[in-house]
Amino acid sequence: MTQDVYIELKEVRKAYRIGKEDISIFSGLDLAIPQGDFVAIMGPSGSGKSTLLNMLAGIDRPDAGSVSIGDHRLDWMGERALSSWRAHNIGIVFQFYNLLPMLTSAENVELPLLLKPLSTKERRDRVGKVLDLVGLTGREKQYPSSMSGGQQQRVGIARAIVSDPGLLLCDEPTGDLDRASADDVLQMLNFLNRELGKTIIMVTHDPRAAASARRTLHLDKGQFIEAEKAA
Ligand SMILES: Nc1ncnc2c1ncn2[C@@H]1O[C@H](COP(=O)(O)OP(=O)(O)OP(=O)(O)O)[C@@H](O)[C@H]1O
Repeated sequence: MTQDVYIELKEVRKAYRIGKEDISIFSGLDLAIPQGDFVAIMGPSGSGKSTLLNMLAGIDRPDAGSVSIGDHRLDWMGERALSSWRAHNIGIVFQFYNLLPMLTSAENVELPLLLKPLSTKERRDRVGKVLDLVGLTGREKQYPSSMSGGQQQRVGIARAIVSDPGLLLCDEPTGDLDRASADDVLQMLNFLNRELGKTIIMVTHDPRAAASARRTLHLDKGQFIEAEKAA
């Protein structure tokens, strides 16, 4: 793992206006994560974990400070540049999978590729490859409603990696799963990190999920407290 900083937040400030009051979430948050890391982010409800993920995805913006990923300063980019950058560089895994119920598993995975200049055959090949990677070969034509939570999350992971992004943002990826399916998903994320070199940021309330990451950062009162663990 190279130690070059890949994700960097400097002096990030963020507040939400509720009625006439500004509620401060971050008032000078710093963060530096090298490429190839797998970081779990834990913290009490309302500590800003989702706000942080949204800023890393370029969905939300800081009020002040900088958010950099690779060579890109996200806080300097316009909406169009951001959405194109996001489509190439970020995969997002959601707690409740966010699959479209009227599409098959293969069609759900194919969705992000429709934005790219690829032939039907190229799209099918890529979808087949990632479904194979997550162990769902043979289930291409199944609809989400006929799949278990664990299988739906695997479809969610396949969709997140089909564009081959360098960074995966996972928001409670095991939050809706039983222990065995959760372990399965964590194993898969570890494989993506260790074998394919994906950088992973995972928000979780589950200490066992956090223990499967390389390290855990605790977010509390707008600041990080690190609990180092051996990689
Ligand atoms: N769009 C918004 N408008 C106003 N307040 C918001 C908005 N988004 C988040 N907040 C507030 O910001 C704070 C941080 O929210 P956030 O969702 O980032 O926390 P979290 O740590 O992810 O919480 P949880 O663990 O419950 O998901 C909360 O107090 C929340 O109510």
